[in-house]
Amino acid sequence: MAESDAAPVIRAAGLTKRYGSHTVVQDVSFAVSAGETLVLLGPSGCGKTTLLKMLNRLVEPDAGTVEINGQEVRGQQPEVLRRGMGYVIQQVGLLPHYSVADNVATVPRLLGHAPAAIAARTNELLHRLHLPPERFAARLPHELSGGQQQRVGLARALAAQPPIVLLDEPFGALDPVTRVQIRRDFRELEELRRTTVVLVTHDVVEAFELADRILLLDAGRVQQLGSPGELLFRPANEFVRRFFAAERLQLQLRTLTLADVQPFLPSSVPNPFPPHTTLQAALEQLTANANHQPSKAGLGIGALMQAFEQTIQTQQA
Ligand SMILES: Nc1ncnc2c1ncn2[C@@H]1O[C@H](COP(=O)(O)OP(=O)(O)OP(=O)(O)O)[C@@H](O)[C@H]1O
Repeated sequence: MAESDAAPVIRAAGLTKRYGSHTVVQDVSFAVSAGETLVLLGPSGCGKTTLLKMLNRLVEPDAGTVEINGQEVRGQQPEVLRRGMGYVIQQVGLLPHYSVADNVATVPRLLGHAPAAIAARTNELLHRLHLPPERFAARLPHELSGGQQQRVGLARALAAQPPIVLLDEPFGALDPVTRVQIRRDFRELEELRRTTVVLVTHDVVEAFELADRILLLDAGRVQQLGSPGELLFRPANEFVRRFFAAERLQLQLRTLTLADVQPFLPSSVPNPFPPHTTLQAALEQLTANANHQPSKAGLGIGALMQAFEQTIQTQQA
């Protein structure tokens, strides 16, 4: 998932878009490596969707370029370009008179894949997104809940195994519990580990959960581009610092791992967690254990929080 030395799959340079006298995206540049997830984050109206749509030519920039695998998109047929990129929009956009299976099969059919292969892939994806085909394949979109529709939208975007997927608030308009579940399913999808993903959200926790790197925008300009930890612990300016202020504690617990706090943990106490475990995950597990079988020995919540505080103090020093 990490950025590599290989040539980027997506390279945007100097992208600018104006509507009348309003510049909604201004001189934005970034690159996304193969298998990386870049999250476009920022307040409502800051230009995230406009930026995303410039990648698949739904919006044409006034200045700047987009290259996919080294080829400028301007020279490519928009329809052909888009078939190579999965795309999920906020409103899901399922075809209302097509069954779930037919919605998922849309792009593979356009690409001329064999019917048996399409059926197998559709079944596999529906299973993996917790929509058992025997119950859901024949349903129409209006016979699904909002969360189920969003899962179908995701399955449709992934059906032809595109190397790039663009997602615009794919979990928007869901209640918080469903949102968390869908996000978990999304993170666990094996194919997404190999896919280059650009995802738009205004939800900071979502961004931190899913991103390898975050591009934080305000009023069409890049405020900072970096890993979640970089934005949180080394904010480039006051806007970045303030943007995360309300959720700071939660984000810190999700970003720091056992390895980060290790120097401040009592060495005499057995620590059951692998080093890459986030503090959030460790605390959840310790809380669950404490409820079921209060233990006397081993790493406790108090020791972990103390190590966390000491780590934060050194980060801020
Ligand atoms: N077709 C258009 N014509 C005129 N103005 C537009 C058009 N599309 C977008 N805008 C304006 O551009 C700005 C950026 O819009 P955009 O949808 O990219 O923001 P966003 O960050 O995705 O917002 P949100 O999080 O609310 O979806 C907004 O002020 C919007 O009103």
